[in-house]
Amino acid sequence: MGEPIQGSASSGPPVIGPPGRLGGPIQTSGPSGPAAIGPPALLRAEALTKRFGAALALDALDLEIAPGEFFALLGGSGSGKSTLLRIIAGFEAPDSGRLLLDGRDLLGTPPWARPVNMMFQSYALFPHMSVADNVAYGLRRARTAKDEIARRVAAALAMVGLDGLGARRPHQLSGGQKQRVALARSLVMRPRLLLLDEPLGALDAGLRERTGFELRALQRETGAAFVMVTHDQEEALALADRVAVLQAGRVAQVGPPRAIYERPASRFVARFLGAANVLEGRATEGRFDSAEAGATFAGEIPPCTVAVALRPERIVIAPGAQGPNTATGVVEDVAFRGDESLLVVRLSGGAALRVAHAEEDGTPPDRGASVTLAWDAASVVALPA
Ligand SMILES: Nc1ncnc2c1ncn2[C@@H]1O[C@H](COP(=O)(O)OP(=O)(O)OP(=O)(O)O)[C@@H](O)[C@H]1O
Repeated sequence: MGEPIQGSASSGPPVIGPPGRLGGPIQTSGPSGPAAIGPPALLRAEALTKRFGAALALDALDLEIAPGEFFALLGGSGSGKSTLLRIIAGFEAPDSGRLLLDGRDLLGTPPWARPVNMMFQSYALFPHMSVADNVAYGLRRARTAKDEIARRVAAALAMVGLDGLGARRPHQLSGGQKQRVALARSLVMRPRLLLLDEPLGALDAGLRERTGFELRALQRETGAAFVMVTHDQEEALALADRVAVLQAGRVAQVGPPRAIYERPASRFVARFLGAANVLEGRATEGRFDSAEAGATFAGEIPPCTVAVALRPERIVIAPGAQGPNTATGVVEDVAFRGDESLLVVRLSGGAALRVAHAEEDGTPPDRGASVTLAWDAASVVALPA
C-alpha cells in the first residue's frame, strides 16, 4: 500500500519540494544536452515504425531522452509527434522497433504500469470532481493510503501554485488554473517521464510565456524528464534543453536550441525554424553562386551544398561593398519590432531577404531605398540537403 502505480517511479527523485512552490531548490539532475559519452539514456526509441493504413506516421525513428531533461518534439502537422507520444505513454503500439526505459523494454508494459504520465492538451479533468479529487485520482486508483494521498495532493497543489483551491470544481477555474490542475495530477504520480501534448496551446499569449518558465522550474524541481510536443518553434527553442525536429516520421535534427538555430542541418530544418533566409544555388570550388540572390557566398562550402542559410541579424547594410558575401536590392517593407526593425529586401536576383536592422545602427532605410548588404563568411551556413 501507499506506492504509486508507477512502480519504479517511487525510486525517482521526490516530487514534493519545500512548501512554497516554483523556484524552490534547483535540482541539477539532468544534463542540458547530449554528451559525447553521455549518461545512460532514460528513454531510447530504436527504429520505431507505425503505419495507419497508407500513412507512415513513424518511419524507423530513433531517439534518446536523458534523465531529467526538458525535451521538445517539434514538427509540423502530421509529422508524427502525437503518435510518438502515444506510443511512449502506451496508448498505441508500434508496428516494429524497440522502446527502452532505463535499458528495459517498455512496450510489453501496460500504460498504467509505466513510470510515464501524460498531460493532455484538453487537460481531461473530471468536471464532477473537485480539484483535489482530480489530483488524487491516480493515487486512489493505485490504492495509496489516505493520509499519504492527502499529503501528496496538498504538496502537488502547492507546487503548481493552487493551494487553497482544492475544493473548487474545474468550471470554477480559469484556463491557466485548469492547466495547473492537470499538471498537479500528473506530477503527484511522480513520473520519471512526463509527456506534455501542446501544454501551452490553449493559453493566451501573456500566460504562455509565464507558464513556460514555470514548467521549466517544475521540471527542475521534480527531476523528471519532460517531453513536450509543440509545433511552435519559438516555444521549443525557448524552453527545451534539447529539441528534435520531426519530419515525416523521422528525426530531421536533434540538439540544443542554439545548435539547431545556428546550424540547421537541412533546408527543411532551416525553413521550418522560420527565421533564416534560405537561398538556393550551386556550389563550385568553395563558393556558392545563387542566381536567386544575385550573389556569391564564400565560406565553408562543401561540394554537396544545395542551399545556404543566412540569419537576418547577421546581415548589415554596407554602402559600396562589393564581391562575395554582398548583395544589392531594394527595400520592399519595414516592420518595427521595438529594439530592431525587420526589413524585407528584394535582391537583384529576385529572392526576398529578411534583414534585421538594430536600433543602435540608426534609422532604417525607407521603403523603396536601394541598399547594399554584406555578411561574414562565418555567417554562411551550408545546407547539404
Ligand atoms: N488513428 C489514426 N488513424 C489514421 N491515421 C492516423 C491516426 N493517427 C495518426 N494518423 C496519421 O499519422 C500521421 C502522423 O500523425 P500525428 O498525429 O502523429 O502527427 P502530429 O505531428 O501529431 O500532427 P498534429 O500536429 O497535426 O497533431 C498523419 O499522417 C496522420 O494522419
